[in-house]
Amino acid sequence: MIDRATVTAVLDTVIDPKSGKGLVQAGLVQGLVVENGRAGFVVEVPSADTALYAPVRDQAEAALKAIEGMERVSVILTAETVVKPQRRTASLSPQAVDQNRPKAPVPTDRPAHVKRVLAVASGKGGVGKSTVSVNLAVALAKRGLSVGILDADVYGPSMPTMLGISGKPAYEDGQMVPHEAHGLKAMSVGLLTAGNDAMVWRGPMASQAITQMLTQTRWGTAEKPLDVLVVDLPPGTGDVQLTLIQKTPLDGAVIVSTPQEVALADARRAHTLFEKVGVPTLGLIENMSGDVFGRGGAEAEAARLGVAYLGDLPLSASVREGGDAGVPVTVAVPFGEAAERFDAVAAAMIEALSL
Ligand SMILES: Nc1ncnc2c1ncn2[C@@H]1O[C@H](COP(=O)(O)OP(=O)(O)OP(=O)(O)O)[C@@H](O)[C@H]1O
Repeated sequence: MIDRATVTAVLDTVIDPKSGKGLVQAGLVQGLVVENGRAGFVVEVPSADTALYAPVRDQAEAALKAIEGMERVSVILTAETVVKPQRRTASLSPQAVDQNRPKAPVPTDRPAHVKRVLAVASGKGGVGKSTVSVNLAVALAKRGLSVGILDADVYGPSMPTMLGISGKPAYEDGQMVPHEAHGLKAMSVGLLTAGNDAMVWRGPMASQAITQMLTQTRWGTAEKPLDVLVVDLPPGTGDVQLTLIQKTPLDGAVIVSTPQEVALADARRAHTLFEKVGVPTLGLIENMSGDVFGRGGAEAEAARLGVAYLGDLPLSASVREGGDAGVPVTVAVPFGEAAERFDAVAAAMIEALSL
């Protein structure tokens, strides 16, 4: 087993050309993940310095690969185009906090005229994250909020199908105009790419596309701001997700899991990822609860993690059919059981996000 201490010690043998310190000491190692013979982190530098740091990234990668038992290494070099929100800077390691980075009280990459940004995440694919995102967004809209939904799932953008939208977004005054469906303003990575292009995206490219959709879409106006933007993240807890959540100004996250133990272990990892970047996990939702996978696993897990349990959504044909037909179940069966469950989650989110 390779532990974190070994990895950070090795990274400190690689010298930051600017400060002359080791990379960890210099606070350049962000979001370090060490697990099962794999290690990855992000080095974020001012755009002007990317050429200077490209060889440093290569050195760091080579040094980590030389550790016995290391199977996969991923070091992502990103250009810092915006100043991070202060709360996230404060959640970094003491070394990172020590350095003289410029800090601003208001992050400049926050989408304009959007009050809150809520992420929906899962540690594992196929657990119903997109289904939950869409129906939660509808439930929030039914409670009178103006709601947007951003499909950031670069691996398999499903929002166009689930909401029944298609076609590239229009541009007006240099901004993308979101599609409107079922009372939601919607934007999907699937609308910006042709066919399966989205599948081959890598971290930095994906995060650039997401940042663009976040900040260059006309979600709201000064007169009519958007109350909440629901962001459907790509499933998993790898580099792509890490880069995205570091770049996206999130006010909170909801984690979706099935009752299976394996999915729950992944949910735990997702929670840890959000903890690392200082984004509060507002709750855990159990999806596809019922006979096949059992029931109640997520509730126990939420208690273990110390996060709110937001309830379960049973495995049901109407939920699946709604998704396939482009009419979410909360719209198709407005007073059904699923709609009721989502309404309860919406109420909890309104409270947690002080909306
Ligand atoms: N409670 C449910 N009952 C029945 N079917 C469901 C339920 N939740 C999701 N599904 C179905 O399961 C499939 C996967 O759901 P969805 O696309 O929402 O998952 P995901 O976690 O977003 O997947 P991905 O890994 O692609 O991001 C879809 O066909 C969806 O309709």
